[in-house]
Amino acid sequence: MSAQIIDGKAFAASLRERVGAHAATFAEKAGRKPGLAVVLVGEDPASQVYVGAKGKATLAANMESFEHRLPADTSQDDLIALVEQLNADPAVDGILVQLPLPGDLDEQAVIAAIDPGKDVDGFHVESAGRLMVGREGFVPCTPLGCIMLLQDRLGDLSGLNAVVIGRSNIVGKPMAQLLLDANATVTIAHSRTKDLPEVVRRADIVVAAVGRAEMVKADWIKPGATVIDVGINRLAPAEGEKRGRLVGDVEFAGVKDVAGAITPVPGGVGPMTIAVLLRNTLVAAHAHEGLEPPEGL
Ligand SMILES: NC(=O)C1=CN([C@@H]2O[C@H](COP(=O)(O)OP(=O)(O)OC[C@H]3O[C@@H](n4cnc5c(N)ncnc54)[C@H](OP(=O)(O)O)[C@@H]3O)[C@@H](O)[C@H]2O)C=CC1
Ligand SMILES: Nc1nc(=O)c2c([nH]1)NC[C@@H]1CN(c3ccc(C(=O)N[C@@H](CCC(=O)O)C(=O)O)cc3)C=[N+]21
Repeated sequence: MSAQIIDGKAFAASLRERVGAHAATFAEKAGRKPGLAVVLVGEDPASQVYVGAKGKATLAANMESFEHRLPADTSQDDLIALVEQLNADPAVDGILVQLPLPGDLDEQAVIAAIDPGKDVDGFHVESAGRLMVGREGFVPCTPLGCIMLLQDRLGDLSGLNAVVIGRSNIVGKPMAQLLLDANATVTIAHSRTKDLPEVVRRADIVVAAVGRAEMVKADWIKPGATVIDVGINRLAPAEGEKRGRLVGDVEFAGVKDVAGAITPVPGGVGPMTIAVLLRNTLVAAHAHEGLEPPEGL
């Protein structure tokens, strides 16, 4: 039996379509478009690709995109001054500072400077705290995208065993909280977990957010399980290749014969992240104008 391939790219395209339609309605009411500011410090090639993709998707969804590209030697004070300028700018509804930051820049301090009402990444401690205690707030884009894919496929997640591999603040921890909120029984595994394959074998839902190419193997997967692969790993180029292939944290070729459903890399979680970022920006814009939040997103 071969797993159903969860088409994150198509799901994301449909979400961006709905966000774009809402954004057009918003512009009629508010007399301006929703605005997303993206700050990129330094010249990391992968980050440049992501920031370019975000800018394009923002414009295509009837939103304003403000890109700020700063040199790698930007000081902490200058970066925070830019964030404060964006906080004060009424045309800016959402602020994303691309991570990781180069050099000695203090990521936590920069995120803390973002107005929580514009924290469309959901990385501010205020957003993290709201998620933890079940109050409304911005949820990090990648885990929110994953839970949308899971609920679309499985419906009610009540009582299902979910194993999240990885405990970062931007993926693993918020992912586990969202699964818990959906009444799954949640295990968080990490680099100190004993007998990870055995832990993963109990899972009806596996979310892999590790950053290790093809680590999760076919014999770790309970037959029929739903596998969400968050990992984005660039392999070294093979003979004759200019760039290495992009692979996830899951050995797709083997796991797809055991799982019930699986997200591919590319074309799975990655596109959802950008679509949810636009969704969060749209929600922020409505709040800033005192409008009711958009429905059906
Ligand atoms: N698709 C998308 O939109 C996005 C994709 N990503 C990708 O997701 C992956 C994870 O990202 P992120 O959460 O930021 O990564 P981090 O490096 O911050 O966290 C990785 C986690 O994996 C755990 N880990 C490392 N090695 C092992 C191991 N051998 N066994 C079990 N657990 C292990 C670490 O454990 P410990 O805490 O013990 O060190 C840590 O909790 C990366 O590939 C990243 O590129 C990230 C964000 C968005
Ligand atoms: N403040 C901040 N917020 C982020 O959300 C954030 C960040 N920093 N830093 C880096 C990570 C990574 N990330 C991805 C977004 C889209 C794809 C994506 O669209 N991937 C495509 C492939 C892209 C390609 O071909 O390179 C796919 O999986 O199909 C991947 C990864 C957001 N991140």
